[in-house]
Amino acid sequence: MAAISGKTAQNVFIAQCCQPNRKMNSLYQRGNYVPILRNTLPLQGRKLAWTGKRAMQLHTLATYQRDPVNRASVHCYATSSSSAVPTFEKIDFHKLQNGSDIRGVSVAGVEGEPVNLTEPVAEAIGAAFAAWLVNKKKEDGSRCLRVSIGHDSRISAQRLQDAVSQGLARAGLDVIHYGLASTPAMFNSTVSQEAQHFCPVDGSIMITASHLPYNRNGFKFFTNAGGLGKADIKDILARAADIYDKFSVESLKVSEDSASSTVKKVDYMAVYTSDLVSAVRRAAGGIEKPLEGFHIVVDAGNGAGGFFAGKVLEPLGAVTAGSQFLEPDGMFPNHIPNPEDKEAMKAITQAVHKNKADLGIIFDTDVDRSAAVDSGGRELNRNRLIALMAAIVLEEHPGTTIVTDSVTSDGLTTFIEKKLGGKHHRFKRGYKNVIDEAIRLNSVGEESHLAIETSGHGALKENHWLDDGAYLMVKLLNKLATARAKGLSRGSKVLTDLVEGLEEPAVAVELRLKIDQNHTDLKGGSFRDYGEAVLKHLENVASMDPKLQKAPVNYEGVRISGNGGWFLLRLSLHDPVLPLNIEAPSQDDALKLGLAVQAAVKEFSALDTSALDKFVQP
Ligand SMILES: O=P(O)(O)OC[C@H]1O[C@H](O)[C@H](O)[C@@H](O)[C@@H]1O
Repeated sequence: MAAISGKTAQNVFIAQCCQPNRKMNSLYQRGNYVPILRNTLPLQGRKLAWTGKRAMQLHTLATYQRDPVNRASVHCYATSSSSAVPTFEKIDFHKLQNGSDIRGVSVAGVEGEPVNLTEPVAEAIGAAFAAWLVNKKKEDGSRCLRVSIGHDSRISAQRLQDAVSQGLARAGLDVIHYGLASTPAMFNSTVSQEAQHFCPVDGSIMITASHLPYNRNGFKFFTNAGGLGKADIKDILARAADIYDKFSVESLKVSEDSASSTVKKVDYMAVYTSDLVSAVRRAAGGIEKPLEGFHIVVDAGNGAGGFFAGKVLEPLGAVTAGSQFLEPDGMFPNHIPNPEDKEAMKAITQAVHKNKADLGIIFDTDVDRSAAVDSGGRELNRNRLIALMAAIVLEEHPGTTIVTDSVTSDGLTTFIEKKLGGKHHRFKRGYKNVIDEAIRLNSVGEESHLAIETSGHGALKENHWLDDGAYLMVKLLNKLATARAKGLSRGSKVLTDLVEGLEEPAVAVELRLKIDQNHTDLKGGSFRDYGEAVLKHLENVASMDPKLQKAPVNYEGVRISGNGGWFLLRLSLHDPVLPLNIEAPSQDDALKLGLAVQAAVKEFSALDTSALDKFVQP
């Protein structure tokens, strides 16, 4: 691991000397919003990582706290696109929760999508996370807690970073900026022992909205125990709402004896990427350039994953010419950075063909999801990626349990259990759900080393259960490198061979049926209750059809086998939607399954079945 370089050390901006954060409890927690940045001038002899303008802005904000009326002008300084939004607009913080993430609209201009993730909201969230973290760590105030912040390529990233930092810093926590970073790198900083890079940090925040459009953004939070869960996010948003309310109604005053904090900037991606490089070298028996002779193209979709070509593959000796969309561009001008997206997969497949590459690698915006394409243009995503990862992990840990999401195929179960000798535990949708389930299984004595979703999220026990798209690709690179080291170099065939025998359906579709939340058929109830009623009814109807069999073990929704295939209708994790997955050996069989669902749900008038109706049309 590279020690902190002189350059990095210089590249640390100290906004204020760290003092104990014992004032924390008496600040936000008590409900008094008291600024704590008394003096934001950089230490002499240090190089400024932020511009003088920013330092000034921090300073201005501290002063500004005395005058709540002027506050908006300070909060809007870093924005070019949300300044039209009234700063203290009423915000429903509850609506910002998206499962175990926070997501909102941060850029104005899209019709019907008002901005609800403004800088003051982000600042309140930063302060709330600080309070949550202090409580979680049971700190007595004898040391400053440290929080790292990174972001993807979104156009609102910088101003949300500045705002959330304000919230943390004013709560007395030290803030470390990583700049453009990946979600897994942020989690990694909570477990890394790189003291010279201020690791391990106590908490970490990634500013991202994954593959969502340019106008959205959000936050993911980590501690060394992993990503925060739904209940934690609910707690943080409740605290944030409280803090935000006080922004506008309380008189704010500067407290000269308030605690202070530091804001630093380090190049943590250098640490994270050198870990990935070391992992491949180790797997290849210590060879410096184990990928020499391989041509691998990367498609980062203009998200944060461009580093993988220059900082991981090239040091390992691979040629990366023909890699595309590596430059961060938050307008995502080429395709959605999403390995589940057909256009995105088409783009990386074309790049593999055009460059006659051995392998193509594609990431989502914040690099917690990935997929690959072999030299023949075969997509290694969804069930195939799971099969491939299962094959690799089961070679290392024979018999282990592979935890997956609920929409995985029957063919995958057969492959894992009959061909690989492992156990397939098909659980629920949601990366956090599958990871938590794998951790739970281990805790009750069932060994599991891999938790992975068809979406391209995946985590390994050997990698701290870190949800890391880049690490999944490292496992594939290890396979290429070891094959080459043994003189078996055959391009990506070593990977393609591993998924040999995976049965695949001729038809695989996902149709998303929306629930109209304002429909009278809901009778004032929630869309979740309504969705549950639809599911219950479908289950009853299916149980009366001798040609349909209910899956013996199922953890979410209704999964039914029939016509040589299966369907699963379930509630979306986040939206008023019932996603319907159908897989079948022929179009005709898929239609029959679709018709069975259509007949069962037709009396639910608040359910928009148009996608299904279209699918089953003769
Ligand atoms: O339930 P859905 O709406 O299909 O969404 C499910 C997906 O939601 C998010 O994107 C999570 O990051 C994924 O892990 C999950 O698979």
